[in-house]
Amino acid sequence: MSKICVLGQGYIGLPTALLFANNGHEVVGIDVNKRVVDTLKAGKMPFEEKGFQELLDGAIAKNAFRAESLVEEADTFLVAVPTPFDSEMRMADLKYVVSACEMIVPHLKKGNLVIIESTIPPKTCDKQVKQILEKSILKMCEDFYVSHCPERAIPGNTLHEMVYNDRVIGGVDEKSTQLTAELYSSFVKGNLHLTTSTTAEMIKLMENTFRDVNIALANEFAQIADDYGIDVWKAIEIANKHPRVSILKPGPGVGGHCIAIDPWFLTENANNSSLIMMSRQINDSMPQYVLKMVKEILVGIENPTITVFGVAYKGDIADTRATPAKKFIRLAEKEGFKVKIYDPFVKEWSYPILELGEAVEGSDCIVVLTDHSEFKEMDPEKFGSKMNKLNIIDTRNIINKSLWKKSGYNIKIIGNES
Ligand SMILES: NC(=O)c1ccc[n+]([C@@H]2O[C@H](COP(=O)([O-])OP(=O)(O)OC[C@H]3O[C@@H](n4cnc5c(N)ncnc54)[C@H](O)[C@@H]3O)[C@@H](O)[C@H]2O)c1
Ligand SMILES: CC(=O)N[C@@H]1[C@@H](OP(=O)(O)OP(=O)(O)OC[C@H]2O[C@@H](n3ccc(=O)[nH]c3=O)[C@H](O)[C@@H]2O)O[C@H](CO)[C@@H](O)[C@@H]1O
Repeated sequence: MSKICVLGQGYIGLPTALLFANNGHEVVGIDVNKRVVDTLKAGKMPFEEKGFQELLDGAIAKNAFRAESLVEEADTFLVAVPTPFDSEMRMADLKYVVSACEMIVPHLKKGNLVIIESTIPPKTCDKQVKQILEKSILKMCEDFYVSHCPERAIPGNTLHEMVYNDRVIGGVDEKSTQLTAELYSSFVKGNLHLTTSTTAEMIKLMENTFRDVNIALANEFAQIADDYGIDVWKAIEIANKHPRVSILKPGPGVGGHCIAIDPWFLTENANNSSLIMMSRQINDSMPQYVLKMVKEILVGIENPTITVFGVAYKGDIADTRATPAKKFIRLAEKEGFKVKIYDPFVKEWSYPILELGEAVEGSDCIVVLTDHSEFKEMDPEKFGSKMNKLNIIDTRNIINKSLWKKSGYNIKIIGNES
């Protein structure tokens, strides 16, 4: 049984800590946010996702997990703190990783392993992490070991993916890689792919950039299809029957904590990254495109009210980080539209979230921004004659069109001008 201190008890650090605790390790979950620590000390999860509470209950029952505010001595330190995007500099903001490493320094001992799970730009382990940890006077690769083990689990299915996904493990030297692989094999059922820390840093960023660039391509196809008056969804469906084609889905833009951010970590120090930057630009411009669709449908209506269906960055979760809905709402308000919001998952946000009936009352157009399952089978008869005008714009192509048509709605789907 080894002792692991996990710094950062958020969406990634906490389930990771609990998986280690449930699989034979003594784990201390460290967070600088007192509310997080107090909630965990009370045996509750600070946020919800499928299976998390049961995992916490199991770890507490085994006496294998406790939450604390201060770092303490351990065999392994695992860093899972935020790595936000510095939009002014267009580069990764590593201040939390730096402060977490600085918090480890006074407790670092010979033989310790430090794992960075946070998403970081290439060379961070080799350079910045080394520089900070060596303030302890110990030497990396001689006295202590460092690796990058990027997290690739998808929000909404985190636990399953943490256990069953393949894992990339990149040490600053072979011993670091081996020690990290041994540790993760205590709960990971996927394959472990062993490499260097810099390659692991690059792999994580390549994966999310791949997705971003391909979503941008789908968004561009949608706009071209609108120009030609064809249905891009049908076209994508048929194109994807080709054995080597797999086009993603258009939408209102890319949100979340990773895909809209990580490509910038790859470009921050690159000489040529024009494709990646162009893709970011295309995805970031989708809220404007949706607003253009709204303006077209509402032409002639004075002081219109619109109802946004869904502000979570994607379906069936409550996460609103970097959601494209925010930019869309700001732009719509600037245009003079009154905006009301309904989201069955998000309870609190920077804008008020209303009950369904209140949100559609007096509205001239519903704009579906998130692919929540509830919207798929929603029957507009549910809110009867509360709407002022019967318009709906679906940026996810998820509504049951025949139901809305039957109720007399004018329907517009992104990438389907017909
Ligand atoms: N959420 C995801 O889906 C996901 C998936 C893959 C990778 N990642 C990456 O994992 C990292 C963590 O992301 P997250 O979503 O878990 O973040 P989060 O914001 O949910 O949680 C981070 C936690 O770290 C705490 N913290 C900040 N500084 C600290 C310090 N010095 N010591 C201890 N705690 C500290 C914060 O209070 C917070 O509770 C990021 O680099 C992110 O890019 C996230
Ligand atoms: C490579 C990869 O898979 N990485 C995943 C990703 O998780 P995520 O939840 O951020 O990813 P998505 O589900 O792709 O959503 C992002 C946004 O893109 C929109 N979208 C999506 C598909 C599409 O066809 N058309 C779209 O418009 C969607 O609505 C949403 O706004 O990053 C995590 C952290 O690094 C990873 O751990 C995790 O493996």
